[in-house]
Amino acid sequence: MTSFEGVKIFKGLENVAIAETSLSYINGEKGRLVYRGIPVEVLAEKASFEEVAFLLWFGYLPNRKELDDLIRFMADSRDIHPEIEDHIARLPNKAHPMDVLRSCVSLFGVFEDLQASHDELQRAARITAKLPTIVSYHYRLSRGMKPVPPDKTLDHASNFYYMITGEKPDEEISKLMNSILILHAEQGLNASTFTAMVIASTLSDMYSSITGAIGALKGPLHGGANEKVIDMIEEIGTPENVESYVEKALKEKRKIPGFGHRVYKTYDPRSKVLKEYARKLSLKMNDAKYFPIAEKLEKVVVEKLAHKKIFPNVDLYSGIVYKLLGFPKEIYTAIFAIARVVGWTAHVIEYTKSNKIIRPCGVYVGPMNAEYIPLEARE
Ligand SMILES: CC(=O)SCCNC(=O)CCNC(=O)[C@H](O)C(C)(C)COP(=O)(O)OP(=O)(O)OC[C@H]1O[C@@H](n2cnc3c(N)ncnc32)[C@H](O)[C@@H]1OP(=O)(O)O
Ligand SMILES: O=C([O-])CC(=O)C(=O)O
Repeated sequence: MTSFEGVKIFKGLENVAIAETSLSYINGEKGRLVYRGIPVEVLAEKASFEEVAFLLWFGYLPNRKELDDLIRFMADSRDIHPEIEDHIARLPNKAHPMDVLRSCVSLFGVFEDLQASHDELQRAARITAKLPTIVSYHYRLSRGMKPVPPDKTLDHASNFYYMITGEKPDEEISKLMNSILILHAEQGLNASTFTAMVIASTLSDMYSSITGAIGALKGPLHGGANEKVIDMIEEIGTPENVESYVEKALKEKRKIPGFGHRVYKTYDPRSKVLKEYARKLSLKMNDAKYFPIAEKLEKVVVEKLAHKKIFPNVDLYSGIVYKLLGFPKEIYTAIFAIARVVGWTAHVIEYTKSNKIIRPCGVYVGPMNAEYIPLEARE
């Protein structure tokens, strides 16, 4: 922290609280994450994605009827406007799924009459319901495959798997898909959630907030790191190369994707759960490449950087899970968005209930009393 003319500068807003929230609690020293009081590991093991979405949006666990109503509402909301479908078909095949998602959520806002419904919770559920449809339609169309329309008999996570692969998941995969989305659904005022809140704080609309949040999540320092981890593992090639790769990266002062976190100063609790999913899937799929490299990376990086409190984050093992489930690398960050949209929308709704426009300040360090030189006189 530095200060100038009595104004303190908190670079990157580190340790600055801007609001109270009852959505999630993170203890960065102990590696704890709870959603509305319930540990994320418990939710990942026992709950469905829709149950967790309800918990985050409404503040309590739903009863059977409330859950069934949400499941039905989301299943009925998965279709996208035909003009948006046409738009997706016209986008370049090589467009990044996060760019496609960002553009399409923005378009939703064009098609919805924002004045017609003031129910922000319904709007949140509708946006959440549609994100998998956009990602899967673009993925399949861009590879010359027919889109798979949503199946109302499947839950949200299983339906996403089905729309990407064209195959209905068995019980084990369906459970895994739910758990992965739950683990990514919420994490306090991270960069993308904060982006959504900044936009919402001007009393703009939810589509604008989510469009901005998707743009923020895309960056490699945030959600984009899960794709970078797979690039890195492929570049490393074998566990024997890990040590030299890490040494070179540190010498060149490069950040190693999948490690480090603004809040967690120990193991991210989600990385421990995802590591076990990756381990089990590697055995099931008979894959001896990705998991051993990631595990060796974890060992070497922790040995070298634990003194700086650098440990695995949520992105180290998630990409391996997606890879082994058969998902193409380009959609890994979009899968993060499909889950995190619940946290984004829940924070927007919570914050705007007692809204104050978010407007920090910068400390001016440029020249004072500079002369205006006429254009013709400039060199
Ligand atoms: C879903 C998520 O967003 S989780 C994060 C996903 N992002 C990544 O995995 C990208 C790699 N990680 C990083 O870039 C960072 O750790 C961030 C962006 C996540 C957190 O950044 P900050 O809290 O600002 O920490 P900052 O970048 O200042 O790092 C502090 C120190 O640790 C080092 N460090 C942090 N992360 C790493 C890393 N992944 N590899 C090597 N060194 C690292 C920094 O070089 C710095 O060292 P120094 O004090 O000697 O200069
Ligand atoms: O909390 C953060 O800064 C990053 C994030 O979104 C996460 O770890 O899920």
